[in-house]
Amino acid sequence: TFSYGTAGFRADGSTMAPAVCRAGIVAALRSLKLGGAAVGLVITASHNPVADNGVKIVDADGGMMSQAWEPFSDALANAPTPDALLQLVLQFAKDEGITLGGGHSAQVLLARDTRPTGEYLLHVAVKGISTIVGSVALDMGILTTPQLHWMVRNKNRGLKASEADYFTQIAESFRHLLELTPDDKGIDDLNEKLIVDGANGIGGLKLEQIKSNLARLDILVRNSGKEGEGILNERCGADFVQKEKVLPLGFGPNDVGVRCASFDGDADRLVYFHVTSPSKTSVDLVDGDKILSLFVLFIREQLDIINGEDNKGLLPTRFGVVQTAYANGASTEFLKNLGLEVVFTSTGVKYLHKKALEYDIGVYFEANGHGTVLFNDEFVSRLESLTARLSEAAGSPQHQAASRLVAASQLINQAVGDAISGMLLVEAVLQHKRWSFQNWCDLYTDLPSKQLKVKVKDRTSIVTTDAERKVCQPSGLQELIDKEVVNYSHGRCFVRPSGTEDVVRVYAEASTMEAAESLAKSVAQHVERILGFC
Ligand SMILES: CC(=O)N[C@H]1[C@@H](OP(=O)(O)O)O[C@H](CO)[C@@H](O)[C@@H]1O
Ligand SMILES: [Mg+2]
Repeated sequence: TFSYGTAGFRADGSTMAPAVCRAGIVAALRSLKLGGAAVGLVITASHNPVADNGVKIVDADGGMMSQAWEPFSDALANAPTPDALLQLVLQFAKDEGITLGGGHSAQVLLARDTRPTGEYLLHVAVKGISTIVGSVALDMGILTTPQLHWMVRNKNRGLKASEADYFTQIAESFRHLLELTPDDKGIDDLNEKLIVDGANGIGGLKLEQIKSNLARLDILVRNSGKEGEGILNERCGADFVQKEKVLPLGFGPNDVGVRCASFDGDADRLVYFHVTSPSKTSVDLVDGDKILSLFVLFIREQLDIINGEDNKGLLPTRFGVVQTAYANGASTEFLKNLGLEVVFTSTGVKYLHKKALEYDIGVYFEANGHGTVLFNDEFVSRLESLTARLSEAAGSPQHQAASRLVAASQLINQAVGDAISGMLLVEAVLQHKRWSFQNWCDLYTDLPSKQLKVKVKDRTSIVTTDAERKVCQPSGLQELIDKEVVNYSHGRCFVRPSGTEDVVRVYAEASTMEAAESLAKSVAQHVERILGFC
């Protein structure tokens, strides 16, 4: 049974064809529903093993497909016979007021990552799309997931939308941000060297293409995705580094002291790390929460310059931060101590992104490194006209701060989290602040945390509430978790069914690693006992 889950359908690549074909049908119908606007379809299984594959649909605004269409997508993917499938399509088209074979023609942009099953599945998706009369499928090639999201968004806004345009936009806005680095902070003494773990996926290949155009950065790509360098996501990549907190393959004692970044297989996640000592494989990790915190400090600084600390100046701004229950408790405390509005959503970018859109500037990140900074359209108009007004006083602190925000809004992907453009914003902010990796790391100390996966008979029997921080079913489980948590200093623990794997995830946090592990283990045992281990 396929379920659209946290980020589309995923399974062993060799079993994905039916779901991919049907996702093609959904994508074409979605485009028709939106008056023929371009929608996207990406073939990827992100950080999952190379044998897996998946498919997800990008909505016309460049974000995730409307959640309202997920039940139909599930039903279609699981339709048992061709006739049942046809009936579902006809009924759904009728319910949604979609005219088949009439007025508009559907337009679907496709892309895939580097997985071996990708090319075949892309053809299958095209077949699905072409079942809807008059639809057009445009293969954009092998891309990072965020590149395709960016293209769909730009195309529907009548903006330049090719891959070359994407590269030009991020390289130029990055250069512009660096030019706006305050002079009074002296000449650049930040280490220009950056080593990037490309997870043997598409992100490394794209970075190789663009790196020579990136000012003031000396980038070395490892696990680059080139033939023979290694296996996609195997002991490398952002998910591996963030979860295991050890060096990815290809990194070692010679890298001590160098700033390192890691992408996941489709380059929509980003984490940073440092090799701690020549004799150890452990890393100092900067995860999504700390990337978020760095961005927040940078944006706050610019807003304070423009508005004064009471936010009553030239550009009153609703500034918000969105996290999930997986955010380290120390990061949330840090952000709240800055006086920021921090809100929580369920796991999955589709929830975080939607919430972040409610602000003038909304920053969201999952701890695993997926996130971005969203600048609301109306706010960008106000910001641009302010920048134009202030240009008579070009070079004034306020003009510079406003220009930095404009450049940041052009650099960081407005459609979805993007490892490449996110990394460039990190690099620009570190330059701006003249911060070493260590300064960044020392912002706050993460509480030790542990994640476990529990295989159970039916993970969907767990129902959660309060942004997944509390279990409401099966009854009694939350009380057992609460009883465990009170035994631990700084203890926090929650469980939820994964939306991408057939497991229940257990997350625990406490003041020591041993305590976090013990809390996670005790709660995992309760889950196994109540739900039935399998
Ligand atoms: C704990 C964790 O990292 N969960 C990930 C994972 O979702 P699950 O629903 O937990 O399987 O994959 C999602 C898609 O990549 C990502 O958005 C999410 O953060
Ligand atoms: Mg990914």
